[in-house]
Amino acid sequence: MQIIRALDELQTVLSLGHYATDTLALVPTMGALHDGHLALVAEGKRVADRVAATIFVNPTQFNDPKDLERYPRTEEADLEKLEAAGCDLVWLPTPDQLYPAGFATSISVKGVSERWEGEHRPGHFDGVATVVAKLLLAVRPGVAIFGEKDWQQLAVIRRMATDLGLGIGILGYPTVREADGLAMSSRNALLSAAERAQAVAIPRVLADVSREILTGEAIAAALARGKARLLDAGFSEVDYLALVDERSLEPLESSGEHMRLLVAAKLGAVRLIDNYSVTSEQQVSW
Ligand SMILES: Nc1ncnc2c1ncn2[C@@H]1O[C@H](COP(=O)(O)OP(=O)(O)OP(=O)(O)O)[C@@H](O)[C@H]1O
Ligand SMILES: CC(C)(CO)[C@@H](O)C(=O)[O-]
Ligand code: BAL
Repeated sequence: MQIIRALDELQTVLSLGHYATDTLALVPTMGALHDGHLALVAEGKRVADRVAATIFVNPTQFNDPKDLERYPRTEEADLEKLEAAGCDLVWLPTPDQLYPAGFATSISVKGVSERWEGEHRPGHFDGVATVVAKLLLAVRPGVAIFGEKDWQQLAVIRRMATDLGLGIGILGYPTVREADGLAMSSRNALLSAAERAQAVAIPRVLADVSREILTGEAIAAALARGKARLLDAGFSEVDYLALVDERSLEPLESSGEHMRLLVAAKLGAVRLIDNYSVTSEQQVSW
């Protein structure tokens, strides 16, 4: 696996050898890698000849400086995991490579970015859209792969790539979960043992509220009960638990197609997000 830190080195490597002719899949990450990230790398190997990953804790998408400071960083272990997963190349840019002095551009995606995470983390999606555009333009893969765990982020990135005509396919990959249903997330490493046990309330509430909606219970009441259950389980705040149209991210007041539950809630200092497709085909294993 080639480990690259400098932008000019990246450009040289990409123009030589296999990279000049093979199809390339890119998996952008912020490091602290877990099996969810490695599943994206495996998907990259399935759909392309070569897989590249990036590790960059992007400061401009953190609205809360404490969140940025606490964000887990495990570079050595990350590189070992990527190599073992068969990743061909990893680029670890520095903030000044991506944002040199005088950098003054921001990509702001309207519509899908405005509610939910956009409302609770002001500026977050501008930071994400801008850095993802920069990473995609630097690497120029055929496809880039993102997790459905960050459902709204995936919608924002798809919109950005379409609107800017990047010509890079944006692929989503289903959420990888722990055996008890908790979505894998780098921030799970920040939970205490007690908080980790409480966190399982998120997938349980999502599965139960989904079932209630599918069996015709009133949506507002089902959401209110779900929120109360999260608070009872020990969450200090539920930023939102909402039923949305999974394409537009607009809230739904009645049942229909393309329904998805979105949730963000705080356990102590850790804020977790998850989402769940509301369809009768959804198989729950927890
Ligand atoms: N459990 C998961 N299953 C599938 N993809 C995932 C999962 N967790 C993260 N990803 C995806 O991995 C990519 C990199 O995400 P990131 O490095 O922010 O990790 P993370 O686990 O989402 O961390 P955090 O939620 O704490 O920011 C994103 O496309 C994200 O959606
Ligand atoms: C897409 C991303 C790598 C941009 O910094 C980040 O938001 C993430 O890891 O989900
Ligand atoms: N995985 C989403 C990136 C973030 O929380 O900033």
